[in-house]
Amino acid sequence: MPEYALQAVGLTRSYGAVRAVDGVSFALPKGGSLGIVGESGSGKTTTARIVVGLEQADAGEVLVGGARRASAVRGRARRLARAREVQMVFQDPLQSLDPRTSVESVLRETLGLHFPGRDHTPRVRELLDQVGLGPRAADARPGGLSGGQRQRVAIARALAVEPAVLVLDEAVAALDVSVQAQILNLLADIREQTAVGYLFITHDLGAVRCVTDDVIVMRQGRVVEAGSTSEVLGSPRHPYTRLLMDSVPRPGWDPARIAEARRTL
Ligand SMILES: Nc1ncnc2c1ncn2[C@@H]1O[C@H](COP(=O)(O)OP(=O)(O)OP(=O)(O)O)[C@@H](O)[C@H]1O
Repeated sequence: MPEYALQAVGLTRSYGAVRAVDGVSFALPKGGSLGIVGESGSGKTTTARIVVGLEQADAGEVLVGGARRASAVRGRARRLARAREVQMVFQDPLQSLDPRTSVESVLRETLGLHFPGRDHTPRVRELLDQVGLGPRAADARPGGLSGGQRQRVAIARALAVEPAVLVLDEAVAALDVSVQAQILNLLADIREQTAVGYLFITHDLGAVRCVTDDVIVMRQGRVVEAGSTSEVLGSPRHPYTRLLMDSVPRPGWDPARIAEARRTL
């Protein structure tokens, strides 16, 4: 029996008549990396938000390390313990980082909250090092950093709490292609060094190829295909997966043919 960091079982969530997430199940092995791909509106973000606890499912459950993840908890200690289960990194870290707080203070604040009474200096250094930020970045404010550097800070802050799972929602989508590659390499390195597991949400099949072992493909709230990333992207079975792959622009690409395929799907 493989040990799972995270399991989703039959997650369902509707907004009015829209079934944003419709019976979604998946399992992320400890230290594994699972991609969720699909077009805009397929339910990826809603699934992520349910896993993190920012959204409540109408049905289904989320398990972390085999134990049911409570939808809401009372008390500071339990809230912090719950936060250590799953951390999230968003597309735009500027929205989650206080522009006036230095990088070092951001990390110290998080460490102080989760691990009070310790000397956090070595851990701050270690985290900066882990995300490839030199000691000079410690004094910088998020507003003075590049997009890639800010995303490194957001990753460091998430790692500071030593979560079982990092949920990365379009975490490289806003970055230039070369910076995307750096962050994807960084994520691969971090996974090798730590036991953290990734739930990697993206519309970008190239990114999924770089950082995931397994992938699920979502369409209209449902999982239409699931398997190892190399299998699913190497020989996609579902017409929708093939369509996603064909939709990636490349030489000889014909948008009219894609539009026609989409109509008949
Ligand atoms: N808070 C909300 N209120 C109403 N409808 C919502 C809400 N959140 C999501 N939806 C709807 O649920 C569906 C799935 O949205 P979701 O954001 O999960 O998809 P997505 O695959 O993450 O897309 P994107 O990449 O554009 O964020 C969409 O039809 C969306 O309009």
